[in-house]
Amino acid sequence: MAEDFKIVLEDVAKAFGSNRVLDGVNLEIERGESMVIIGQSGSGKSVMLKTILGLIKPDRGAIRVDGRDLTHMSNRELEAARAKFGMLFQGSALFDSLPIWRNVTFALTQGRARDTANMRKIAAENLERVGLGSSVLDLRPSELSGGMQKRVALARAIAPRPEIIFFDEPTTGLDPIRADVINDLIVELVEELGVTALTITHDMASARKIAHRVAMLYQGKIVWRGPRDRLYDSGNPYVDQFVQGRAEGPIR
Ligand SMILES: Nc1ncnc2c1ncn2[C@@H]1O[C@H](COP(=O)(O)OP(=O)(O)OP(=O)(O)O)[C@@H](O)[C@H]1O
Repeated sequence: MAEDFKIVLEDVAKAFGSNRVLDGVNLEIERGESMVIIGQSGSGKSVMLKTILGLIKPDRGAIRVDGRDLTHMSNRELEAARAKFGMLFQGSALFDSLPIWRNVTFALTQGRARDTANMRKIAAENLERVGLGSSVLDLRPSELSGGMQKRVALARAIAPRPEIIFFDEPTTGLDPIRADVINDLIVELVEELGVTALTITHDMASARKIAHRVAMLYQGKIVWRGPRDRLYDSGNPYVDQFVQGRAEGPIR
């Protein structure tokens, strides 16, 4: 039943000129599920994410969140639906002119300075959840390491308590140990906050750790989906070639 799913993509297509990037994508993500999308560079993972966020309008198909089709919503309805989404951007995208506590509470204050004492408290609580102490509250992002910046970005993504979080290459640019800290945090957040997570990654170690299920996008379609423990035993030649990083195979 469609009601059991948090997000459903049904025959979603998007072309840019003659470039048919999404060509009938079908995907269902369950409530509380962590789904990881893999695929080659340029295969349309970001475009898919942007269609769900309502930033790109698909040429056809339906995108249902909690059973409601985003592609037929007014701007106002879309705004309300977007309030369910949190996003961890590639490269963290923190505001360097603002102290950490204001970065973390940005979505709650819309960038305005208000209710300072309460916002600092909320920032401290969310930073604690990602393993950072309140000593960082008044620092600027540039004073933190890349791994710490990622954690701040995570704290910012969860501060409004979104129902769905999108992670765009969450471990890119981190060493394997720092990457694993972020993986652990994502697993913890999905479990403890009960969020539905959709992650794009090229990092197979990360996919194996954070995903309940993995889906592969190839030539505009989802060509395989399965539980993470089948990733290296999928029986699918596209997935095999991709996860083993082989130059030879059906993927050109
Ligand atoms: N706004 C746009 N206008 C025209 N073409 C676009 C636009 N956005 C994306 N594309 C094209 O869509 C294709 C898919 O791009 P996309 O960024 O989704 O790939 P990706 O799978 O996320 O790649 P990567 O793993 O490298 O981030 C590319 O050919 C890209 O040039």
